[in-house]
Amino acid sequence: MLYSLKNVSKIISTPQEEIRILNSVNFFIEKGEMLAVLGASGSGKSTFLNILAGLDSPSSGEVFFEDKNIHALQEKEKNFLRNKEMGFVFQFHHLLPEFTTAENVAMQAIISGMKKSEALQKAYELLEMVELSHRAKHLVTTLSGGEKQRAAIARAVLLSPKVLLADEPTGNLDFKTGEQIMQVLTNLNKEKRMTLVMVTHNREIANQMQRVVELKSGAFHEQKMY
Ligand SMILES: Nc1ncnc2c1ncn2[C@@H]1O[C@H](COP(=O)(O)OP(=O)(O)OP(=O)(O)O)[C@@H](O)[C@H]1O
Repeated sequence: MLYSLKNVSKIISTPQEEIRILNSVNFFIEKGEMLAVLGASGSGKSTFLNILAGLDSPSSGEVFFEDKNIHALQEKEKNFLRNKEMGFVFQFHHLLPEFTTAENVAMQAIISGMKKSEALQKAYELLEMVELSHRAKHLVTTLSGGEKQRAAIARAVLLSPKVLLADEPTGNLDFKTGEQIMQVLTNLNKEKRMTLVMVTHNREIANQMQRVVELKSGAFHEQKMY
């Protein structure tokens, strides 16, 4: 098991109301799974993803990543988990404009202590996988939206994380480009056995994943099981 959520609740208090995003949820994600989390705007998808990333804490209950109780870890251990075991892809990719595509992909690994030549070598391999090697030496600002998203995916997987957490990775892209991104994500899952957790409000995109759950009124409803 990669993730185990045990009796997890998440309540957000605002001056107007208490929003119950997760209501005593027991939920499991297997290693190698391709999971889509569907839900209406405001249902709590991003909050759920942030909890899986250790960036947000549940109000009660426990979230295990393998055998580690994420929210009981020291900040340093949590950072280690995030850097080494998890990869992130968001709708807005935060690439560094003054660097080339390959440098952007390699940067985090270099900061983590990998030799620059090795990190760049890996970056080139991954750019090939996402069909972007012809743009490796171009400034990242010259890439199209879909190309930037593929570069962001290559960056997220350079350190071979166990899981890729993706928040609306096709959100601001046209249909065809969105399909390309889904293909890249599917290949990563197949070829590297990388677990994939993607949140989206798009049912058509979600249905391309093996397992689909819908987050609604604080509970997960299984929509599709492989
Ligand atoms: N820090 C916060 N303070 C107050 N309210 C918050 C906070 N974070 C989230 N919320 C509220 O919690 C609810 C869930 O937010 P979340 O962003 O997780 O939903 P979502 O399903 O990802 O939505 P969308 O699809 O629109 O991105 C929303 O009503 C949001 O306004």
